[in-house]
Order: sequence, then C-alpha cells, then structure tokens
Amino acid sequence: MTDIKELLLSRIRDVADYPAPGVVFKDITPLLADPAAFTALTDTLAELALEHGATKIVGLEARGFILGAPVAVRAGVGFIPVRKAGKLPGATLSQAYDLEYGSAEIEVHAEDLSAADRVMVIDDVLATGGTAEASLRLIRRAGAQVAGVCVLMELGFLGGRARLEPALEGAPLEALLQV
Ligand SMILES: O=P(O)(O)OC[C@H]1O[C@H](OP(=O)(O)OP(=O)(O)O)[C@H](O)[C@@H]1O
Ligand SMILES: Nc1ncnc2[nH]cnc12
Repeated sequence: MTDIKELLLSRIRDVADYPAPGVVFKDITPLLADPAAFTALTDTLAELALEHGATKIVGLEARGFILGAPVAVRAGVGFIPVRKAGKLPGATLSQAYDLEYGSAEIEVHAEDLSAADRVMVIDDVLATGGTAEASLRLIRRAGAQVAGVCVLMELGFLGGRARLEPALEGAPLEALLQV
C-alpha cells in the first residue's frame, strides 16, 4: 500500500454497532482533523478528477460536501451539491432510490449542469451503491456527461460496485481504499 493510502486508512475510525447493531461505521472525522491527511486526500481526488476529464464536481450530502468542495477548488472546477429532498431552493430534479431498508430521494439544481459538463461524483463511502447510482441518474437527466465516481472507501462486501456498474455506462469508479 502507498504511504498516502496507509495514512488515510490510519485516520479512519471504526465505530461498532452504529447506527444499528452489527454495523461498523467508518468515521472520517479523525481524517478531517488531520491537515496532512485531509490535504493528501483532497490532492489525490483532485488529480483523479482531472485525469478523468472532470469539468464539475458533484458532492453527495453530507460527507460528500466536505470532501467534494475542496476537491473542486483544488481542481479549479465548479462544485454542485446533490442534496437530500426538500433542501434546495430552486427548480430541482429529484431521484428516488432504494436503501437496504426503505427508500430515499436526492435532488440537484438542474440549471447548474449543461451538456458541456463532465461530472465527477465525490463521496466518502460506497456502500450499497444506491446513493451514487441515483446521483448518476440525476446528472444524466440534467443533460450532463458522467466523468466517473471517486470515493475514499468502498465497502466491498455490500456489492455497491456491481449495483453501480450499469449506471456508470463505462465511466470509472475509483475507490482509494477497500475496507
Ligand atoms: O452506497 P450507499 O448504500 O448509498 O451508502 C453510501 C452513502 O451513505 C452515507 O451517507 P448518508 O446517507 O448516511 O448521509 P450523511 O453523509 O449525511 O451521513 C455515505 O456518506 C454515502 O453518501
Ligand atoms: N458503514 C458505513 N460507514 C460509514 N458510512 C456509511 N454509509 C453507508 N454505510 C456506511
């Protein structure tokens, strides 16, 4: 493993039985509190986004905002928040999706995306892949192109990569860590 990946992994805290019994929650707050680790993560994600030709970053509420916004600034491209339903003030596109139990809905301001945009989705965790999959649908429905999805970590045992695969339509899914 590279030095950067080791540093990032060492700053992720496992919290047992949160938010439900049997779940191991991957807490990124120690990483955010360490400027060397947060900077290394931001720089690495910005490099990946530019390598894949991104002209916009989409961050997924809420932890995807914390990572996506500095990545957009570092890469010199715009940032678009994808929010949980009911939070954005303007005209929105909405996308419902299934969670492990129940369902959820996310939204974007469609007018901030255009056919000229190649969008990289940034988030901390790929778990079941439902949130990322819904975000790709929103981006395409807004008329923009998908540059890919970049996450800090992939929880491989939940099968998110397989769920996301059709919606990627050949675009890359980059996960810095497999946990
Ligand atoms: O792959 P999935 O099964 O869709 O899960 C991954 C999503 O779950 C978490 O967000 P959450 O909805 O818990 O929101 P938060 O960032 O506000 O805590 C995480 O930050 C991802 O966005
Ligand atoms: N186990 C987990 N830890 C942190 N964020 C998550 N989002 C979905 N599952 C998660």
